Amino acid sequence: MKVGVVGGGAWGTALAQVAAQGGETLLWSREPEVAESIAATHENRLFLPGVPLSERIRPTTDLADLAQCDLWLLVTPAQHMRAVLEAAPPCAAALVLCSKGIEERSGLLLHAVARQACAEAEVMVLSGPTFAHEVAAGLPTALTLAADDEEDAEPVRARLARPEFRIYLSDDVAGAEVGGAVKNVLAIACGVVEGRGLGQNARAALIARGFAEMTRFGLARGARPETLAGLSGLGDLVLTCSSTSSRNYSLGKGLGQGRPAAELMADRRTVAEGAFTAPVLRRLAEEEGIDMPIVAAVDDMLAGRARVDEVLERLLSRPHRPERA
Ligand SMILES: NC(=O)c1ccc[n+]([C@@H]2O[C@H](COP(=O)([O-])OP(=O)(O)OC[C@H]3O[C@@H](n4cnc5c(N)ncnc54)[C@H](O)[C@@H]3O)[C@@H](O)[C@H]2O)c1
Ligand SMILES: O=P(O)(O)OC[C@H](O)CO
Repeated sequence: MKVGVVGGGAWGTALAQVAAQGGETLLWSREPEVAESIAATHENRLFLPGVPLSERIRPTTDLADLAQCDLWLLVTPAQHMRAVLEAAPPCAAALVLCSKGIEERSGLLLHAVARQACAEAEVMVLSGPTFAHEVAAGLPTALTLAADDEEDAEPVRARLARPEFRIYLSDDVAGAEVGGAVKNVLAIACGVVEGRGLGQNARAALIARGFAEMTRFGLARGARPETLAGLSGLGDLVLTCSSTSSRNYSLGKGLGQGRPAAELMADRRTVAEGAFTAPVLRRLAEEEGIDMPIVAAVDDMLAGRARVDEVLERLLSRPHRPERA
């Protein structure tokens, strides 16, 4: 199976590094300087500096080159995935979505976007607690690969898995996707807690009550509870809510320190998906009557509609109710 990675950011580059252990791997990047840097020095100086890359990674900026590949790993930011697929040659038989988010204008999870753009392809989701720099360094990592039919996913698992890159199969595609999309928003909230100095108890409470929000939204999308409690849900939530290695957590930390969202967003070249998922997730939750107060609080802080202390007071003065609700 020849692998083509679509997106030369940190995660696409780390995945290309994994795939290259099994044979030549194409890496499409939007930025010519990424392809030039990899071709000249075997390093992605823009998005994954300091990591020596395999000589089996073949960089390109021409989407047409993907026609040579039978397995595509899609790693563009969520809001750009549809446009990239529409500009690409006819889709490979197997598409693996590795991005995390919800398309803002349609409100669709990415597997639904991919199925609209590539009606003939088998669409799978690869997700879990995976900081790119750790994967690229060969540190142990476990993640979920979900396909409607697990048998279709097995050859993909066999092609990508390594002892230190451990892939568990699932047939819960929506469940595997919801966790990654929602945890990015919750990580912003946890970053705010650190930035504002609210303490470790508050962070743990946000993780647990955030997981309740993720579960409510996931169940409404047909996700299974055990998927949400697994690597792609709770596992990724814990990772991303724990460290400034997360771009979403760092963004939240800046908000907690009182910096305006617009200034924080203008400063970055890398993507903090939670900032784009928060408004659409809040909209969907409100339309469907799903209670997601932490997500609404993050959305209000990002949009500049409420200050940190205002959302804190709002969350702490909510009516008391049973934990299970
Ligand atoms: N970095 C990680 O550790 C990690 C891990 C798992 C999943 N992800 C997910 O992978 C996806 C990509 O993140 P990343 O970390 O590789 O990116 P990145 O933040 O390192 O780089 C930004 C990427 O966005 C691309 N981009 C910007 N504007 C674009 C446009 N108009 N069209 C197409 N592409 C555009 C850039 O080319 C670059 O590849 C995100 O959904 C992210 O949540 C990231
Ligand atoms: O840096 P973040 O916040 O985009 O998180 C990266 C990965 O999604 C962690 O699994």
